[in-house]
Amino acid sequence: MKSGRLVVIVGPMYSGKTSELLSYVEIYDLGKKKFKAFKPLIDNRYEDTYIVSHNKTKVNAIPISKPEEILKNIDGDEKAIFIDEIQFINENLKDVVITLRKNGVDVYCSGLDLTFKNNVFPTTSVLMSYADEVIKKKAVCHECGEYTGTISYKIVEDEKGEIDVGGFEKYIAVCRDCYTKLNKKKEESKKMNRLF
Ligand SMILES: Nc1ncnc2c1ncn2[C@@H]1O[C@H](COP(=O)(O)OP(=O)(O)OP(=O)(O)O)[C@@H](O)[C@H]1O
Ligand SMILES: Cc1cn([C@H]2C[C@H](O)[C@@H](CO)O2)c(=O)[nH]c1=O
Ligand SMILES: [Zn+2]
Repeated sequence: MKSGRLVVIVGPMYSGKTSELLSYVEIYDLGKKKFKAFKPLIDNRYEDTYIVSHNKTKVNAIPISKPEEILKNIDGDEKAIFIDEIQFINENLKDVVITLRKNGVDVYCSGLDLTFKNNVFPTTSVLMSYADEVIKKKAVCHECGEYTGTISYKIVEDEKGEIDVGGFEKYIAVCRDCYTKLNKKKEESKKMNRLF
């Protein structure tokens, strides 16, 4: 059997990862080829049973909490599988995706490559390594306006850790230089707060 293809779409928030994923959905849809879409249960920003982009295009998606649920929810005759927000799914996703690809299914995944603390999201890293194609998207930097935004910056101060669902109220996308500048400013204001 001919192998499927694994395409992984990565980048910071607002870089158009979901929009790019949905543009591939449209290709299978127009070609009347069967597909299914999945998303992690944790991401409930918009609607539970849809993948929705920031510009509000959407497709029906099955919410999952474990990668194995993908295999349980397919019929076996799908030509493609789409998975959004892969950074929230555990690393066993790799085995599911590789099984699907071996069985001739094209798999399109999208997700964040880096946390706001500049650490990698392990599931995204692993899938990037196994991918046939990696598409790295950029956002417009919220600070300097250049089309060089490669990392997400958290604008609110809390102790919630690196998994924290949210949108414009919590995160912006920035370029490397602005990321360094904003973090330096944050550290300085913390130092000042400790002094007074
Ligand atoms: N700073 C920005 N740079 C680029 N696009 C932005 C920005 N802020 C808002 N947008 C809008 O967001 C759209 C992309 O949304 P999309 O949901 O596809 O991004 P995403 O990378 O999947 O984001 P997220 O990781 O937050 O889910 C763009 O088409 C644009 O209309
Ligand atoms: C940048 C970043 C985003 N997120 C969340 C915010 C959104 O709900 C989702 C990205 O679309 O990921 C995190 O949980 N941690 C992070 O470090
Ligand atoms: Zn910038």
